[in-house]
Amino acid sequence: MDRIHTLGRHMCPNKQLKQPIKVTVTGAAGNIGYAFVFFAGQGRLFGQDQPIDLTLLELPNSKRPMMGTVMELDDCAYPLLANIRTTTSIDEAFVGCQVAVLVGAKPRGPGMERKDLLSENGKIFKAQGEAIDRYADRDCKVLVVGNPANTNCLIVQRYAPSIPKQNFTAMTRLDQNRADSILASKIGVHSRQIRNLIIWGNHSATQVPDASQGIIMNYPQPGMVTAARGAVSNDKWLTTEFVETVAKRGAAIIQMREKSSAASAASAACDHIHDWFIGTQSGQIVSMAVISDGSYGVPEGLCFSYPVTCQNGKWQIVQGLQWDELTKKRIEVTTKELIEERDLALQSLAANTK
Ligand SMILES: NC(=O)c1ccc[n+]([C@@H]2O[C@H](COP(=O)([O-])OP(=O)(O)OC[C@H]3O[C@@H](n4cnc5c(N)ncnc54)[C@H](O)[C@@H]3O)[C@@H](O)[C@H]2O)c1
Ligand SMILES: O=C(O)C[C@H](O)C(=O)O
Repeated sequence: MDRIHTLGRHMCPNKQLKQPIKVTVTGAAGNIGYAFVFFAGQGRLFGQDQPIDLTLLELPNSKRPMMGTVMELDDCAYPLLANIRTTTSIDEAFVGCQVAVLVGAKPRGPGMERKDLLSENGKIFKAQGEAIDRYADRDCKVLVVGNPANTNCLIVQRYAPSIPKQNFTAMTRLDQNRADSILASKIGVHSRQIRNLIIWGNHSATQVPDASQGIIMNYPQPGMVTAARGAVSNDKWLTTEFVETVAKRGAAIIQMREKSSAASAASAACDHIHDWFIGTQSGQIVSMAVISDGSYGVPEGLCFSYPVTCQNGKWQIVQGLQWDELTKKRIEVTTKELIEERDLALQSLAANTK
């Protein structure tokens, strides 16, 4: 461990604070990691009464920017940030870890698909799965952000067999938030008024944004709730342009920024963890990629984005939703892609260990 920085609980102004939750962030000096740690320090993960201990993991050649990030975190003096540790050792990074946020990986550049990162990033997630299996808290909860996120999550889970399967998730919350914002601007409302848009399948161009369950709160007047389909009143747009714009938003951002999305990804990671731990509101559905139990005919063991509700730190897949023919076809495509990614990843990991 390179550094332990202890602010000390006595320095926290709120005497009612609980024991800190141990959060490990990989790729902490990267674009997403850099935004995420400040959001985490501000209490976006578990609320304003829950301190955290942060452990930051980076590659040795990014140690200096990681230390610089810690200097800035120190200077923020966040009351909820009890301890900060930094390391470049994967073995140290996950000791006692209760929440692992796996960001550290290579991002795609212009013209690449996320699955082009499969073989390089697969090795990272295998090693992290093994380290989580060995060193983390037995109920460690994992969020995979690094791409291809679903398949990397499947790899981590496979290499951490002693941790419950339900504890491994990948992020499609960014896609959900994008869907909310695109629909909100179409209708002329705030994204926070949009609920229950669903992302099915892979965090890739084959993902299936689905507005069939969507509702608009306080629309057209305060106190009223309107179905998204009724509010848009243009099914063609909802099943074509809307779906494509959401699915290609990541690529569109890369075109503009010449780098992949960062702050919005970090913010979505906070939303994901927050809802998982604190719970969704009554009637609220969010999207999370989880290890499939076979629900909706998806092969067991794939990491597939489903509509879920969360309570008491556990997610539950919303069952019994119906798909129209077009959605059904799209879901077949995204499922097929996930099967191909899984097979490719497992083959390439097996070849590497020979
Ligand atoms: N799921 C999503 O919605 C979503 C959204 C945006 C980006 N991403 C993905 O997140 C990943 C990170 O993106 P970024 O923009 O922060 O990239 P970045 O290149 O800015 O940062 C990645 C950081 O990870 C570090 N790193 C690499 N391998 C590591 C390892 N084995 N252990 C620890 N640290 C390691 C690097 O040193 C770097 O600092 C990419 O794969 C990107 O495609 C996912
Ligand atoms: O698109 C990418 O490669 C980065 C990220 O997955 C995103 O959706 O913004």
